[in-house]
Amino acid sequence: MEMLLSLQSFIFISLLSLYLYLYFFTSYKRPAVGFKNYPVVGSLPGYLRNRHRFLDWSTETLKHCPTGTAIFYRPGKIHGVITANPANVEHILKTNFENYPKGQRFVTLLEDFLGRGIFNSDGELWKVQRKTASYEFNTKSLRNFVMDSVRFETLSRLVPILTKASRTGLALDLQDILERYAFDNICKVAFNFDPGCLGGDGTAGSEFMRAFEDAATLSSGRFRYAFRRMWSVKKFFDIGSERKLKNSIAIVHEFANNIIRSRMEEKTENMEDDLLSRFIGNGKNSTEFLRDIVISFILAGRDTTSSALSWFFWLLASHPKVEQNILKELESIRARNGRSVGATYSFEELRDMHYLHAALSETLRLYPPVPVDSKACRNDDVLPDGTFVGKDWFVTYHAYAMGRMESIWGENCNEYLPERWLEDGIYRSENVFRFPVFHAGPRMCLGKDMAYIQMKSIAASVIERFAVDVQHKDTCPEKVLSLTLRIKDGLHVRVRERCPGAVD
Ligand code: HEM
Repeated sequence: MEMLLSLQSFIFISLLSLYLYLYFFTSYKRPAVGFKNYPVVGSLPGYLRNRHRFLDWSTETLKHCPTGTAIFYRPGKIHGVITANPANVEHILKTNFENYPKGQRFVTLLEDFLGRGIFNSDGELWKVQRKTASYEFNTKSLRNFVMDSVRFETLSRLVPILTKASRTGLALDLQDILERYAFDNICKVAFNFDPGCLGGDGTAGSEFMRAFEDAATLSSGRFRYAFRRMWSVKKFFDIGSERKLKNSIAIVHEFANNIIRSRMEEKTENMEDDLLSRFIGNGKNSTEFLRDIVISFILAGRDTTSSALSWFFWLLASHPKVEQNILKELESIRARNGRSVGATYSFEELRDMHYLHAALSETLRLYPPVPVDSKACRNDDVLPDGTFVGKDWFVTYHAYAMGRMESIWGENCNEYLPERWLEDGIYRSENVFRFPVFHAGPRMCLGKDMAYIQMKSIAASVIERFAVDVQHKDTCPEKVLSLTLRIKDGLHVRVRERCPGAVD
C-alpha cells in the first residue's frame, strides 16, 4: 500500500514538474517567434493589423526572437529581414557594406524629388558627393557658419516668440516651432538663403517650405502602398497624390534652381561659406547636380533635429530631476566663464555640456528620428547571427527596437536615464553598432556634430529662460512615421519665463 502511494506521488510530482517546465521554459503560452507567416498572404495580416503601431509591434516581435532578427514574408515568398542585433548591423553597414546599397527600389521611389543627390545614390555617384561633403563638413569655417546661423535663429526668432507666448499665456505647438527653426537653419547652411519660416516675414520661404514638406511626405508615402506599383499608375494618369507631388516638386526645383543659377553667375570672390558655394567650387558641376545635392542636405537636416528635440521636451516634462541637473550644468558653465543668461554659448561651452549631451543622446536612444532604415541585399549572404539573406531581399536595422533591448542596455532599458552615458560626469559615447541612430560605417550621418550644436544651443537657451509645461505630459504621444519619427498632432505646451530680467 505504502509503495503504491509513493508511486502515485512520484507520478504526480513528475507530471507537475513537466507541466511547470513546459509553462515557464518552452514556447507554450508564449507568442510565436518572429512575424507570423500565413499561407498565401504571408506576414501581411499582422502588418495591416499593427500598421498604426508598427514600431512597437515590430519591437515586441524582435524582443522575442533569440538573436533579435525576424523574417518578414510577402504573399508567397520571403520579403526581407528586420534586425536589432548589433553584430548584424556592423556587418550590413560596415563589414559587407558593398552588398547592402540603398538599392533600386529606394532610389526609384525618391528619384523624382531627390534626383541622385547624396541621400539617394549608390556607387560612384554617391562616393564623389560623399568625398567633397565630408571634407567640407570637417572645416572650421563651416562650423563657425553653423554657429552664427544658430545664434541668429535662437536670439532673433525663437526666444522672442517664446517670450511673447509666456507673457500672453498663448499655447504653442513646440514641434511646429522646432521644425520651422530647423528648416530656416538648414536652408541657410545649405545655400545661404533665409526662408524666414520662424518669425521672419516668411513670404519668400513659406511656399518653399510647404512644397518641400509635401514633396517629402508624398514621396515617402510611395513606400507604403499595399500594391507596390500603384503609385506609378497614379503618376502615369497624373491623378491624386501623384499630381500633388508633381506640383510640389516643381515648386521646390524651381526655387532651388533660381538660387543656384544666380549664385553661379556671381563672381567666385563673392562665394559664401554655405554648402552650395563649396560644391560650386571649380564651376564644373551642372545646375541639376547641385540642386540634387542641396535638396538632399535640406531633407537630411530638416526634420531630424526637430524630431529629437520634440521628444526631448516631452521627456523632460516628466523628469524634473533631469531638468534640474541640466540647469545646474548651465549655471556652472556660466559662472566659470563669467557670463549671464542671454549671452549665447560658444562652441567650447557647448562642448563642455556633458550632462545635456547625455540627456539628448538618451532621447535619441528611445526616440531615434530615423527609427528604421532599410538596405537592399545585392547577393545572397549570411548575417553573423546565422540568418540567411537572399538576393533582392530588403534588410532593415531597427534603431528604435535596439534602444529598447535588455541585451544592449540592461534591465532598465525602458527608463529615461541620462546618467547611463556618463562616467565621472564625462560623456562616454556608445559603440555605433549598438546605437546606430546616426547610421554607421562609410555612410554615417555627416551632420551629427552640426545636429548636436543645434540641439544643445536650442535646449540650453530654452531651458534656462523658460519652464515648458507640456499638455498631457504623462501620456506618451502617438507617433507618426514618415521619413522621420514625429509626434502626431504636435507637442502642445505653455511656457513660463524663469528670469524676466535676463539680458536679451
Ligand atoms: C538628430 C539629428 C540627426 C540624425 C538622428 C540623423 C541620422 C541620420 C541617419 C540615420 C542617416 C542615414 C540615412 C540613410 O540610410 O541614408 C543620415 C544620413 C545623413 N545625414 Fe543625418 N541625421 C541627423 C541630422 C543631420 C543634419 C543636421 C545634417 C546636415 C545637413 C545631416 C546630414 C546627413 C547626410 C548628408 C546624410 C547622408 C550621408 C550619406 O548617405 O553618405 N544629418 N543621418
